[in-house]
Amino acid sequence: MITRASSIQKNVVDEKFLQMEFADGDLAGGKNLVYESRERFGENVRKFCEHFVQVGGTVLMLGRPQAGAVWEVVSSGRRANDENLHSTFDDAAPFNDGDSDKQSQSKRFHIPQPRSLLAPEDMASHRTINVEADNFSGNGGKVMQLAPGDPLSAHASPSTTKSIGFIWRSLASVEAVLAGDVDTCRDEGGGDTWTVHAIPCSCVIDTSSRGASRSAAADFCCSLLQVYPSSEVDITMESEGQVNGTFVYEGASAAAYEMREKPTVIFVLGGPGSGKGTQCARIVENYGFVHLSAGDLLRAEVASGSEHGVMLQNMMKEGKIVPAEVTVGLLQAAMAKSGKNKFLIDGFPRDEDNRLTFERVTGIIPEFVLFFDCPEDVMEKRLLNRGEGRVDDNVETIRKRFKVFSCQSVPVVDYYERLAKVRKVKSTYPPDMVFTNIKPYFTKFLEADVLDATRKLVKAIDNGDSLTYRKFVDEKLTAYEPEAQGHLVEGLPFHLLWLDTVDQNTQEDKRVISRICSPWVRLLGENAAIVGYARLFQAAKGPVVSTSNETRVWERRKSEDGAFEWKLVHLHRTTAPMWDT
Ligand SMILES: Nc1ncnc2c1ncn2[C@@H]1O[C@H](COP(=O)(O)OP(=O)(O)OP(=O)(O)O)[C@@H](O)[C@H]1O
Ligand SMILES: Nc1ccn([C@H]2C[C@H](O)[C@@H](COP(=O)(O)O)O2)c(=O)n1
Repeated sequence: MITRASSIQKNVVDEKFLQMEFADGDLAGGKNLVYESRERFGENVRKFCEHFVQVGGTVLMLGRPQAGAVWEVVSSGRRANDENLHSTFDDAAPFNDGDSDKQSQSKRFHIPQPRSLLAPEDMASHRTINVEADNFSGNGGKVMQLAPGDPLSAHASPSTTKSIGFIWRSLASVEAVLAGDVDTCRDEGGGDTWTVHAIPCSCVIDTSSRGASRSAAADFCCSLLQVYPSSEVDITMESEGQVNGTFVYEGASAAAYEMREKPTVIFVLGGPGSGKGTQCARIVENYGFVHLSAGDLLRAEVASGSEHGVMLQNMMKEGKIVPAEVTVGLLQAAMAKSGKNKFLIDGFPRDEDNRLTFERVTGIIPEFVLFFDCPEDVMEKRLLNRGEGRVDDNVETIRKRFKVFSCQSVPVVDYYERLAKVRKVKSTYPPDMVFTNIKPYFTKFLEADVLDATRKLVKAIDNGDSLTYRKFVDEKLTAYEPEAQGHLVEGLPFHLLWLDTVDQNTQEDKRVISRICSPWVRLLGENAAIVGYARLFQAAKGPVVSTSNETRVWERRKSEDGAFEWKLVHLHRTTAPMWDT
């Protein structure tokens, strides 16, 4: 059943939403809800949790307690050892160390039936969460038992890293269990103490706000959604209203993954003429970022004859920083208009007010700040030679701009320095050399892109979507996969047959989704990469889960429109999915 959360708008969980969606006891009986949020929020979520529990739901919050919220822990969990791991599954434990038949058991097991995880009677007695103490400092190595009403902050250190450690490990445990990987499970579980698939929560709230913690949490949610059959997971939602209500059905993991797609922002700072715009153009070309120059946006605003135009023009002529609300408004509009999610914001934040306003309005924290270090005499010469006819490229204004930069912008750089977010590059060298020095900071985006391409490709395969599949795959793809019985397969027809077959069989019992587990990426220079992972197949028929290891070799090329794209050139797959047995 899919519950429509249509009233979810900006800052979702308002009174109206609670009344409309849940007053009818819709959620009684252990419906699952995954709630991810990037934003700080307080009262609304507290109310929501209370309500959710009243109607019989259970909630697991991911992330750290945020200021202003009373974090009532209404989560569920229980420790798992081999014994209850075994009982979690219908008839085949995913692994059993002493079992000679371990191999075959690890390859195929039934999806746990939700009721064996979440019996109604369990709900009442298990509204506590067991968290390995070493993820929260100061608990003397004991497992914490948090009861409903306990403020998490009373027990946990407010360190995101620590609490997120729990999520990371949980995620890895889920994957390890599903993949039948005993060793990883042991490692990730910190011995064989606990594992997450025994958490019978019906609601996951992720309050982690950014970066690795956020993607870890999103992955965690994906994993939970994979573990729980779709009928048990009704809604995912997200607090900012950008994603709004997302309905979770068999594509649960995809939905959770989508939610992770939040803008990545890199601030580009440096004195006037340090070469920000010049380097941004290269970064855009190579790494697919959208370049937003605060100065360009302001100049365009002036040129458009807007009501603030004269004021903006006068301030810029004086080298002054314009009111933050104006600049942030322009940036926000440009980000939304682009429809993209990776931005280089150039010449911003110019002062503390810029920084604070941006954070408050967008809730976005930059991935890092790229800072160009250049002496004033070099910058001055460059600006005087720029020849773009800017009103502020004259000696008098340039010097004022230098002053504003050192008095107002440098403190912002210092602020980010304290957060270890500044990536400093000397920009006195020729442009190509400066760019060479920038590249290492962007390697991780190449890795993310190729992984993203892999996920999209796998999704296309699951959906029998041959159009998307072809977009990602080279016509001369070579492959070793079990279906080819040890022969090297060349070209697409062999693979397209499987896609077409899936396409024709979209009846319920043929549905298959797969998830990439424990992926790794190895870049071979800038234009080639190997991606490896365990692929977890979940077939509705059965229901059955099986796994396979895949290695995909990708090449990065320029497409016709000049943008770089990743193309799959080789594939190796170990075992074929086994839902027919
Ligand atoms: N590494 C470099 N070596 C020599 N000249 C450069 C270098 N980088 C940029 N320039 C030149 O210096 C001038 C200023 O560069 P650019 O516009 O990129 O600076 P900016 O930091 O964006 O300036 P502003 O803050 O005023 O917008 C341009 O004419 C550009 O061609
Ligand atoms: N965050 C910003 C960015 C720019 N401005 C104004 C003041 C600058 O002197 C002018 C030109 O910017 P540049 O193209 O050199 O980045 O635009 C601002 O007030 N606030």
